[in-house]
Amino acid sequence: MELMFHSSTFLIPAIPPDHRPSTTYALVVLNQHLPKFAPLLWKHAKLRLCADGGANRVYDEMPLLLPHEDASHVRSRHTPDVINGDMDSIRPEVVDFYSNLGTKIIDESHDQDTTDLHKCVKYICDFTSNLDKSSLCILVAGALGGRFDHEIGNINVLCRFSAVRIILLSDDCLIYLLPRTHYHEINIQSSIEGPHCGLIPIGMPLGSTTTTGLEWDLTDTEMRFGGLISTSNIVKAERITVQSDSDLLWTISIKKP
Ligand SMILES: Nc1ncnc2c1ncn2[C@@H]1O[C@H](COP(=O)(O)OP(=O)(O)OP(=O)(O)O)[C@@H](O)[C@H]1O
Ligand SMILES: Cc1ncc(C[n+]2csc(CCO)c2C)c(N)n1
Repeated sequence: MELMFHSSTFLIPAIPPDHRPSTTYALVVLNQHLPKFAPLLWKHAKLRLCADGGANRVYDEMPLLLPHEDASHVRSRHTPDVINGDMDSIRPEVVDFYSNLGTKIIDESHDQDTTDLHKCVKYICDFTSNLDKSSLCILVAGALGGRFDHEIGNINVLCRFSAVRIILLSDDCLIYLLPRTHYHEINIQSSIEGPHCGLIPIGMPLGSTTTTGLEWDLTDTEMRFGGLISTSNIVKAERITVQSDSDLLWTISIKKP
């Protein structure tokens, strides 16, 4: 089985040149308060999308996160490549503003069975060649800490696109899927994340999980909703390893600046 390596270097302001990851980041902004590090994610991303009302957030809140710069300059510097969704939340003046600056507007109001995040992830996958998909990582800003149906819908996108690296982010924590197809090594960026973490079985019971580097490590342990799941765990090492016979969610706290 292959090793899959994970590291939250996208939260580090200046990645040292010799540590520059080969990862290509795409950013999706959802319709929730922008996390404080949104300008940093924007800078790291090669492709930037807003899911419907997420465009209002970039328009309204990006200038608030960069208060020492001229607001209209901040707005025009942070122009999304694409706005995709069912367009029931974006304000008309925001559509006009970004379409005049060249943003591609995709109205998928005919589809009321998939979420705006799903539509954005599908767009990115269709846009990326199979070769590039291996280095693709989709960062999703504003995915957690709001309406519970939206949060679960966002987690479901991790499961529906389990072959794609997708990271859900809020100001407080991040979540991603550890597919059962790989061994996992998680490199902890201790200046910006941890120590609180969790490993959560999603969708199906887990026969066996084994970890290293946690205060409460698992050793061939069975986890299931309604039984044992690992919450309020603590990272104890810079390198965490996880091996499981089923898909797992990994979550870790993000430190306040
Ligand atoms: N409170 C929230 N918590 C978590 N994610 C959210 C929240 N609000 C919106 N989102 C995410 O942002 C995306 C775009 O939000 P938007 O409000 O435009 O969606 P929507 O489809 O109009 O939602 P609804 O009609 O159910 O209110 C959603 O698909 C969802 O992924
Ligand atoms: C069983 C079922 N439950 C809810 C919805 C509603 N829904 C799900 S995604 C979406 C689009 C949101 O932008 C909407 C309206 C549905 N279609 N099917």
